[in-house]
Amino acid sequence: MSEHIPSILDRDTLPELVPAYEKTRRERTAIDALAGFLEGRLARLFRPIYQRKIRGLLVHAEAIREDLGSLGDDELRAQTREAGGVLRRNGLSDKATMSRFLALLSEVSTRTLGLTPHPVQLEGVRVLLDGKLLEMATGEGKTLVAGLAAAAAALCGMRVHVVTVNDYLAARDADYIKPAMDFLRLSLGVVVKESSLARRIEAYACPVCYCTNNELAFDYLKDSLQSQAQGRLSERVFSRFYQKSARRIKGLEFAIVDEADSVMVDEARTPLILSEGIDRVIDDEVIERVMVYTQQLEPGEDFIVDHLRWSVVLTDACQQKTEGDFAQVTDGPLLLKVLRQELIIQALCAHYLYKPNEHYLVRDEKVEIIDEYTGRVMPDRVWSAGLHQMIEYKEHCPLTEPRLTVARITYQRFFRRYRKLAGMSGTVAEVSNEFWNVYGLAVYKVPTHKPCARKILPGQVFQSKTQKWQHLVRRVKDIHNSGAPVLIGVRSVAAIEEVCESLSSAGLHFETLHAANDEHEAETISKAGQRGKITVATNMAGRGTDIALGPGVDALGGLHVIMTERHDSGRIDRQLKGRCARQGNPGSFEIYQSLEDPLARLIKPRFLLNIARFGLTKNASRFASYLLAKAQLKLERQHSKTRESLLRSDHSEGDLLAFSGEPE
Ligand SMILES: Nc1ncnc2c1ncn2[C@@H]1O[C@H](COP(=O)(O)OP(=O)(O)OP(=O)(O)O)[C@@H](O)[C@H]1O
Repeated sequence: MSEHIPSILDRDTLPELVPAYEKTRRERTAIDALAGFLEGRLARLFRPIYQRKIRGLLVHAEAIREDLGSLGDDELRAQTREAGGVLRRNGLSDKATMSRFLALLSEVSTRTLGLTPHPVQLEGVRVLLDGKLLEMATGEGKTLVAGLAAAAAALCGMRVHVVTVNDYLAARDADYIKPAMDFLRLSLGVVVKESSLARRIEAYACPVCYCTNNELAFDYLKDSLQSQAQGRLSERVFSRFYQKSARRIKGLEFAIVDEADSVMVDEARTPLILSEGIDRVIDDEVIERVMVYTQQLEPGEDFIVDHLRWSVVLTDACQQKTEGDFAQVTDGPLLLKVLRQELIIQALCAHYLYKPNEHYLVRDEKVEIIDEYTGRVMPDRVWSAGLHQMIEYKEHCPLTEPRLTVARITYQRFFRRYRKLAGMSGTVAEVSNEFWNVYGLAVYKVPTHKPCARKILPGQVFQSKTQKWQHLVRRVKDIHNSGAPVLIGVRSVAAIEEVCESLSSAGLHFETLHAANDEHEAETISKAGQRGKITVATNMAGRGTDIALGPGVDALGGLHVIMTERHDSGRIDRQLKGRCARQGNPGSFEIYQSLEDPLARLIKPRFLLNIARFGLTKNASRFASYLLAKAQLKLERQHSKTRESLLRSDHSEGDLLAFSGEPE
């Protein structure tokens, strides 16, 4: 069984191809938006009352904590477990027990991890236990908050899944909190890609399990598929075929989603598809024929590449032309007009939209997808509906076999199945409405523990990439000479190569971190904050990575982050910004862009023509920076629409494709 990323051929990512469906979407959007708006207003109205309640609780907790130092370890453990038991019986609104419980947890953290949670962190723990979305600035210690909240919930009798974006973070965060869990005698499970079935079953059965969103949702899909099969087959036949595959997940009780915006918003654009067996319709011959045919089509004349919607639109003339060109076909998918045109669009996407080292890597004659949000390779994930094979054909790799879809779910539907759901992120402001409308999660923002000392330097826009790289090298040289470490954030592996070439030719030494060399990730990150270090990284270094400053770096102004291009989503840019000036440390940030960056494709050509003619003056550069920010906003809105329509189609096709039963 393998896991698929749907291609643009999948109906839900291309709503414009389905006009009737579009109409339903618009009708429902108005009603939903109104309901969501009213609910959201009500939640906002009660926020100050909730805030007062929680802060009062913390004052009590702080007072209690001072007396806990004299408790022996056994006594501390017994009292913490007992307080959890009382809350389980009385509910989380028992104020006196809750204050004591938070104070006890804080003491456990001090003794086992050497970290005394700041008041804002305890506030965060309480907010998570209430099933809300916690907005806490980058670097403020969310890992500790999630760990303590998970321990607290487990002591209150809930089975908790702490969900994070990648295997590295799942394993690292579980390791981080393990001493506290061991102290409280709570078993801790970790599920990563390599985990065997037996390990998964064991880990999910633990009171607290750290896992990635991907593994969790696919395990859930596999369980659901299995329980469907169980429903269809007689007990005897079922046990013969499925005896080795016991159910993995014991129930969806409480999920705490770290980097919630990435998991529940960004990744929600892509439904998860489980596939099995071979799709015999789109065979190698069809792939070859369509790929060769589309090579002779002319951009602009036969088709238009739409970067905003990430699709290709065939012109009327081209549609007529294909009729004639394929008139001789007597069987197969190319016989049917609709399927033929979709395959042609797919092939054009393979040729013109998907780029090596940006969207995928070619390694050992295999095409591996790069996750655009995390910058990581997603091994074993493939695009569906023949797109993967088309890209393999384009890259001269042996063609793999297209698979048939057997089950599908979106993150929106999956996470809503939990009895209780909470999340955390440093960057949720722009998507707070979406969280409320889709997941019913209200956002609660906590202040920073210490004032933020980040310096934002004025950015610059250049006419060409070459100018941008030249300026970058000059700037990096200056900072490097001062001794401060620099982190250069780039968007793709392809861009890393360009930066590296420029830095190398200037005689600068640097480390790189990207999808193709992620095995050294921990080592690279651990050195990135040392004196004189230069690190070039894709957005792999953007989330969850804590870059510790080396000795003496504080006095040099801390870590300096340079972003070399805007991402499609502003939140990802802010994550990169959040690598510097953490926990009250010094640090600075600046951004360099060029009018050859992918986002510039969304700027009106007239402006670009004028710039080409008259050059980029200081004022024009400022205006270009504004236009690039606006283009990013436009893309964000487009992605939000895609997610909205995906959720709707998921509802309408739910009975057919996704599974509604819980694997219990
Ligand atoms: N109460 C505390 N006292 C001292 N140090 C702390 C405390 N809480 C967390 N830290 C430290 O702060 C650093 C940042 O923590 P962490 O990586 O959890 O932040 P984060 O909010 O998850 O950041 P990001 O949003 O970038 O993922 C870590 O080195 C962590 O050990």
